[in-house]
Amino acid sequence: MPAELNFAPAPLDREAPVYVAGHRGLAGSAIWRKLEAEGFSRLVRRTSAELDLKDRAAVFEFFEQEKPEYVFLAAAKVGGILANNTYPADFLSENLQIQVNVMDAAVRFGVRRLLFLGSSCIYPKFAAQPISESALLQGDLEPTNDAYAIAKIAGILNVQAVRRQHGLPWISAMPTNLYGPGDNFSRLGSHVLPAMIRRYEEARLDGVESVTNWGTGSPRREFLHVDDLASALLHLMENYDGAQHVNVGTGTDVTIKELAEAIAATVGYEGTSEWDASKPDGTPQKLLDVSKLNGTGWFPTINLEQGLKSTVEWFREHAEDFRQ
Ligand SMILES: NC(=O)C1=CN([C@@H]2O[C@H](COP(=O)(O)OP(=O)(O)OC[C@H]3O[C@@H](n4cnc5c(N)ncnc54)[C@H](OP(=O)(O)O)[C@@H]3O)[C@@H](O)[C@H]2O)C=CC1
Ligand SMILES: C[C@H]1O[C@H](OP(=O)(O)OP(=O)(O)OC[C@H]2O[C@@H](n3cnc4c(=O)[nH]c(N)nc43)[C@H](O)[C@@H]2O)[C@@H](O)[C@@H](O)C1=O
Repeated sequence: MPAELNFAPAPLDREAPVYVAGHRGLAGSAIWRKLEAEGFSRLVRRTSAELDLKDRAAVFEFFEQEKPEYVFLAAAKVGGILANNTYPADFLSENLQIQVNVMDAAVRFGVRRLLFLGSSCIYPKFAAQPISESALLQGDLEPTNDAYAIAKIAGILNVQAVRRQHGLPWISAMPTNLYGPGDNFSRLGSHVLPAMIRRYEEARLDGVESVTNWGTGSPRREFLHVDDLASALLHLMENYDGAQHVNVGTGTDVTIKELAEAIAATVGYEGTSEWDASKPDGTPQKLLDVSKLNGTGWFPTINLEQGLKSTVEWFREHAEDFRQ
C-alpha cells in the first residue's frame, strides 16, 4: 500500500510526470493545451488504439512503466442524448471498466493526485435549481442517461473510497455541458451545441430554407467552454482537497431554442427552425450551483457569445474532417 499522503494547496510540480487520460477528446485536449501552456514538461498520453483502458493488464503495465504522479481522468465513453439513450449498456460497462482500471492502477502505483471527471447528469432529473453538490442521490435520474450517470456516480464513490482507505488526496469534478475546439460533430452521436453548429452551417452552405432540431427546444442547458474547464481543473488540482465532488460551470443557462437562435446568428443562417418533438428533451434544466467552485477563487472567462464564435471558426477550419 502506498504511503499516506497529505494535501496542502500548492502548485503541482511542473517537472513531474502527468498522465492525461483521453488527451485527444474535447476535455482532454483542452487539459493538455493548458498543462503545456503552464510549463508541464513530462506530459504522458496514449490514444485508445495504443492503450485500451478497458484492458486491465495493459493499464497496470502502462502505470508501472510511466509512473505518473498526477492523473487527469478525462477518458470515457461520451455522447449526446440519443447515443446515451440508444447504448446504455455500453455507456455503463465501458465507463465503469475505464475508471476502475485507471483508479486501481493509480492506487497500486501511488499516484499523488488524481482528478476524476464526472458530469452534471449525475443529479436527479428534477433537482432544485441551481443544483448544489448535495443534491446527489436525492431523487430519480433522467432515464435517457441513467446508465452513464450511475457509472459516473460510481466514479465519485471510487475517489471517496480511495481517500478513506488509502489516504490519497484525489478529487472529483462535475462539469456542466461542454463545448469548444475538438468537439464531436457527428450527426447522431454528438451533443446539441456541435450538432447545431454543423446543422446550421451546412444548411447555410446548401441554401436550405428550414432545419429541424430535436425535442421541443424548451429544456434549459448551461454551456462551459473547454478552455475554461481546463483552467478550472488545474485550479482545483492546486487548490481543492475534499471528498465531495465540485460542480464546474458558469452559473447561467439558456433554453435550447435560444441556443439555436444564437448559433443560427453566429453562422449567418437566415432560414427557419423547426422542432421534432418525437425526439427526447431529456432533463428540463440542469443549471449548476457553482458557489463551491467560485469559493476556491475560480471564475469563467469565456462567455457563450465569444465561445460560439471561436467554435464556429474552428469548425469551419476543420469542416473537411467531418464530411461523410
Ligand atoms: N462533452 C461534454 O459535454 C461533457 C463531458 N464530460 C466529461 O468529460 C470527460 C471527457 O469527455 P469529452 O472530452 O467530451 O469526450 P470525448 O469523446 O471528446 O473524448 C473521450 C476520450 O476518451 C478516450 N477513450 C474513450 N474510450 C477509451 C478507452 N477504452 N481507452 C482509452 N481511451 C478511451 C478517447 O480516446 P481516443 O481519442 O484515443 O479514442 C477520447 O479521446 C468525460 O468523463 C465526460 O463524462 C462531462 C460533462 C459534459
Ligand atoms: C453532457 C450531457 O449530455 C447528454 O445530455 P443532454 O444535456 O440532454 O445533452 P444533449 O446535448 O444531447 O441535448 C441537449 C438538448 O438539446 C436537444 N437537441 C436539439 N437538437 C439536438 C441535436 O441535434 N443533437 C443533440 N444531441 N441534442 C439536440 C436535446 O433534445 C436536448 O433537449 C447526456 O449524454 C448526458 O449524459 C450528459 O452528461
